[in-house]
Amino acid sequence: MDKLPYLQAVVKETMRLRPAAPLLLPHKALHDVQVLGFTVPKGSQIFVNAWAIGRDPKYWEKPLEFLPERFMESSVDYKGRDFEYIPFGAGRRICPGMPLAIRIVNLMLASIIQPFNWKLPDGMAREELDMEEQFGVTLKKAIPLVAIPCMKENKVIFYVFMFYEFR
Ligand code: HEM
Repeated sequence: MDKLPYLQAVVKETMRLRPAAPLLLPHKALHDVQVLGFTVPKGSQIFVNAWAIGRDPKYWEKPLEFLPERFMESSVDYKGRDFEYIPFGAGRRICPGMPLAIRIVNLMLASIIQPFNWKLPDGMAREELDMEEQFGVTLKKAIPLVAIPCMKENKVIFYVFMFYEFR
């Protein structure tokens, strides 16, 4: 399998299941508007639940499973045209940092998985990881991940991280 498209698909799938801003940012209706038969009065504060949209079984097969392959076989993208997948929002207020953010995330992920094999502490199995989420303006892992980097053979690494802690 080609590594770069797969890495990009991993990032997309992560943002589907764990969007950084689960309710995007608060929006406000500028005038009365009809949405799916409901009237949203002028001045209402609107929260768009991107977290729930990304797990909606109407749009996603096996919605709760982490399956990066789904993005390798589909044209669905985060650029605000596919409303079932809006980790950066959509429309006029879409995240202006998106082009930078996506490059940074891909680069960061590649630079930690390329030189290291990662393992969980004390022989913990992947299935034992507690993936509970802590909701807020941004989404966090309720229990920080502790993962131990092991150097891959034949790699010259000038820096050694004893362990990473991700939230
Ligand atoms: C993976 C990283 C990022 C994610 C997932 C993300 C996601 C979002 C989301 C969901 C919104 C709200 C969109 C809406 O309510 O419709 C937003 C807004 C915004 N983001 Fe990002 N963002 C990221 C990185 C960045 C970066 C790197 C920058 C700046 C360099 C940035 C700047 C902004 C700004 C200024 C807004 C407010 C836009 C407005 O309200 O008009 N973001 N972002």
